[in-house]
Amino acid sequence: MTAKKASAALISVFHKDGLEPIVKKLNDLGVTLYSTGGTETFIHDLGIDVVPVEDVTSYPSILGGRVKTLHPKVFGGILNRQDNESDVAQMKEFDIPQLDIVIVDLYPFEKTVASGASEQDIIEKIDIGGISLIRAAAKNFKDVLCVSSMEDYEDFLNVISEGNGTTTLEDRKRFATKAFNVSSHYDTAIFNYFNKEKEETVLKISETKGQELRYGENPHQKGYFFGDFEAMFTKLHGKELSYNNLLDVDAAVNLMGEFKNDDPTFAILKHNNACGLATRSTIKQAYVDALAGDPVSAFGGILISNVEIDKPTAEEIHDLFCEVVIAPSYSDEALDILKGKKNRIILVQNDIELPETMVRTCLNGILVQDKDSKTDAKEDLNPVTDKKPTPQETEDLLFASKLCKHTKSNTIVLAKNKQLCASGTGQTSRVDALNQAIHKAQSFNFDLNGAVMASDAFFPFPDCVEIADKAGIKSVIQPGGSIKDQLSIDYCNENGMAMVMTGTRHFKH
Ligand SMILES: NC(=O)c1ncn([C@@H]2O[C@H](COP(=O)(O)O)[C@@H](O)[C@H]2O)c1NC=O
Repeated sequence: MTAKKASAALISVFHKDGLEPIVKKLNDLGVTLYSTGGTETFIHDLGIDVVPVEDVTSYPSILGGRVKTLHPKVFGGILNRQDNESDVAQMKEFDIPQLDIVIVDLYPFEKTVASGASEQDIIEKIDIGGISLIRAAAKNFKDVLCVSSMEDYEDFLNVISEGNGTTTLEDRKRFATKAFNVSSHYDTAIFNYFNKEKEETVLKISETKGQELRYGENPHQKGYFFGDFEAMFTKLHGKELSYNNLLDVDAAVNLMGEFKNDDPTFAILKHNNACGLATRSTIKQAYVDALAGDPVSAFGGILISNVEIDKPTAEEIHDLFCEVVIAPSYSDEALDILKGKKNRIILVQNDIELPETMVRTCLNGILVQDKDSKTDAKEDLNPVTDKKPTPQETEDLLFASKLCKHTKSNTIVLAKNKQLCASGTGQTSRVDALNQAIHKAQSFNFDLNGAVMASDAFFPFPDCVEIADKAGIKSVIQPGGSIKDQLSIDYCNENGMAMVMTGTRHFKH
């Protein structure tokens, strides 16, 4: 028989909110309630009969609550197999009460860590009894229903109400699955707290919020996102985000993070790379000049601003077909305009920290690395040529370098007056990247005279500076570090070019 009428429940929860309707329902259904300290007081104060767990164990809660439910009579009541004769006999022999429902809400370990509590407080928030109750009840799902978190109170209330006190095997197994999700996530959090210094070279990731996407990178691939999108963004409008949208949003947010404290800056991205970027005194002008970088690629792009989007900017954007718009805020009029296209996704980016590590699959495993958090600044620039960049060129070099860091390697970025002229992206040779950038800039009528060039990695030969020179580019930023650096420096000196080295490579594969 798979459906079971519940006759007794053990309730031991940290968060009491939301518990009242459950307790009342179980009481109405004639279920005997057993409970621990604070939970027992809570139930008692509701005027509902409850048996203290101490009456079962004949022990008080000891060691400051470290041991209260950890007792054979409690675990026997949960783990016994009701269809096993020997178990049934032992239940009688040792006078163990049958427990059909176990409701636990664990000590809030993760919240305690996040609050910056002391190590001692954190250790005390490692739940032992509760996690054991959860594991035991979930293991014995054939006979017991386990509610393992306050987040499942409502689901449980529906189940028990609809079944009029009876639970089905299907429900019990479903709740057991939730329970092992809770227990494994809890243990992962504890392990990661202990392994802060990475003494153990192992990787434990536990994401409890997941979402199936319409499909993966292409319609024939399945796709999922595991993470807390709502914590990062408030979605104001538009269709569901796709796998590719999410990757583009990630690229956009990481790029714009470089310009967080700068003048109004607008970026347009396609396939994870920027095809337009400009910093201006108004966000409208920044958008217009970003779009000028490549109005063709901008079609269907991802748009991101580092300041509020106002009405004049929204009016400009509205003419463009774009997938996603991201900004810290929107004026009411701007929002009304942008909402004029049904599918356009409009996101408000919340001001939260992003993870400092990056994770991706590799071969039959996973690669993890620190994010490239180094932003080249004025003090990092080492002028290596006779000619030094002008102050305007220096600004442009730093602007181009920020973008270089967020563009697929090999890349060359050409910029002028804090506007992206063009970049070569994801090329197998640096020369190809430069030629692509020059060709593209010229096709959109950019005058490269006085433009600057940024390279994500060193020049192994002087060919790039020579090609750049012939296109009118007079200032270069690159990490340096090639054994043939001097050849590029010599070329610059002989041709009146300025070059600075940063010492930091910014590959992005
Ligand atoms: N020590 C034990 O035997 C034990 N049994 C249950 N707990 C936890 O105690 C909390 C409830 O305690 P109270 O009912 O006293 O407020 C729950 O979060 C539950 O997970 C325990 N506490 C920690 O391990």
